Amino acid sequence: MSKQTIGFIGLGLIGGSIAKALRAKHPDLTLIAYNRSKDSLIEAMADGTINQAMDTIGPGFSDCDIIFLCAPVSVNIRCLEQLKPIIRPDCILTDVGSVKTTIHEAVARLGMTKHFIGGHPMAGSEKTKYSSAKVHLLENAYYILTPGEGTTDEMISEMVCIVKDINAIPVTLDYHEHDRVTAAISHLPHIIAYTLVNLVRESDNPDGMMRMLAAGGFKDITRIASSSPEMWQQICDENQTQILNMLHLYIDRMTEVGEAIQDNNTGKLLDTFASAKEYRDDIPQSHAKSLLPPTYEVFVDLVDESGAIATIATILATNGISIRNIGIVHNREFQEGVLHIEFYDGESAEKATELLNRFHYVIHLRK
Ligand SMILES: NC(=O)C1=CN([C@@H]2O[C@H](COP(=O)(O)OP(=O)(O)OC[C@H]3O[C@@H](n4cnc5c(N)ncnc54)[C@H](O)[C@@H]3O)[C@@H](O)[C@H]2O)C=CC1
Ligand SMILES: O=C(O)C(=O)Cc1ccc(O)cc1
Repeated sequence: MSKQTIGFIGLGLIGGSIAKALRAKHPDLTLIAYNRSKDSLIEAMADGTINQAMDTIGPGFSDCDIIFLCAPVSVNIRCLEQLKPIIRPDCILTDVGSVKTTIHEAVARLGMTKHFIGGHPMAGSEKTKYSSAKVHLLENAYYILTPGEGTTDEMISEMVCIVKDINAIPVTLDYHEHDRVTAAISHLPHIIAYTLVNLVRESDNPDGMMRMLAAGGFKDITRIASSSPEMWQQICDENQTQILNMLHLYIDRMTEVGEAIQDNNTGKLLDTFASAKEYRDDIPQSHAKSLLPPTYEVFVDLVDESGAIATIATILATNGISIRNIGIVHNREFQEGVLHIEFYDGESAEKATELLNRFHYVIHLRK
């Protein structure tokens, strides 16, 4: 990477994770940050992720080669005005916000297009703050880049390089199309999750029976209702048109399903559920699989006794091998069900295979 000093405005889950990943890849970079709450800055100084904490968005940022805007989307837009008089003529400004059109429009209004390239990592979680940031959070995730009217090829190359450095997968997209796509696959699902949780909250009996019995399906589709209200309020504000389009289409679909249930329309219901199932079953578990070298995973036959998973986890942990993900899988490939263990890198996967072989576990290699 040709850039040496990188600034962050907003050092929470996403800003913190990018900073951690860059620090891990390039120990010599100078990373500086400003954040509304000081806790994040104190933590990031203490763990060595950033070199300097800023009190304001001021002249401290004028040495930056790149500045990442990593606050909630409307805040990112407001920061542009403060940055305009202080940034270097060749500074690249980029953001990680979930909405792209309004920030591109603000950049154009302020005459800053030669500085700006939009960005949006398509990964994260319902967690917030620097304390939840992880060096591997964006690994193998698509990272959308939205070049604007003034974005040069050099700026795109620089950002592609940075995205690859944090082990994410760069994809470029027109910013209007970005907002239409994310309204459907991210913004509407969050609104559905929030409103569904509220519906259950309001419908529950005084003993909280719904809350107590809420099981896998409900939890699967409402995990994201634990996301930051401030962040999602701003996303709705900034992507109003596209979200409303998708929301109205969705309300139409819900009305149709309601009518099919009312009319005992078996055919319509079966078609609705079957077409959704077919599309959903076809979405790869990890998008990255088709584009990247294989993920670092091992499949192990599980002995049918209590504590079997804990035993394997302990063997790996005591040998200093970190597990990224662990769980039993049942699919056509492994009819009987096996333990799937995912690691952060190839070296860990190899070490784990060797170790588990030594303990006489049967390891399956994926064909
Ligand atoms: N949470 C997620 O999974 C993803 C979020 N994003 C985008 O990333 C951005 C940041 O989100 P997260 O890191 O998840 O949220 P977060 O809440 O963890 O971090 C946001 C940070 O911005 C700081 N902040 C808020 N207002 C500020 C202000 N006025 N000045 C300076 N700092 C301020 C907060 O103190 C916090 O540290 C948002 O624009 C969001 O749309 C993008 C991809 C995934
Ligand atoms: O937690 C999840 O599953 C998410 O969907 C995280 C997320 C939130 C906002 C984004 O713009 C992108 C990803």
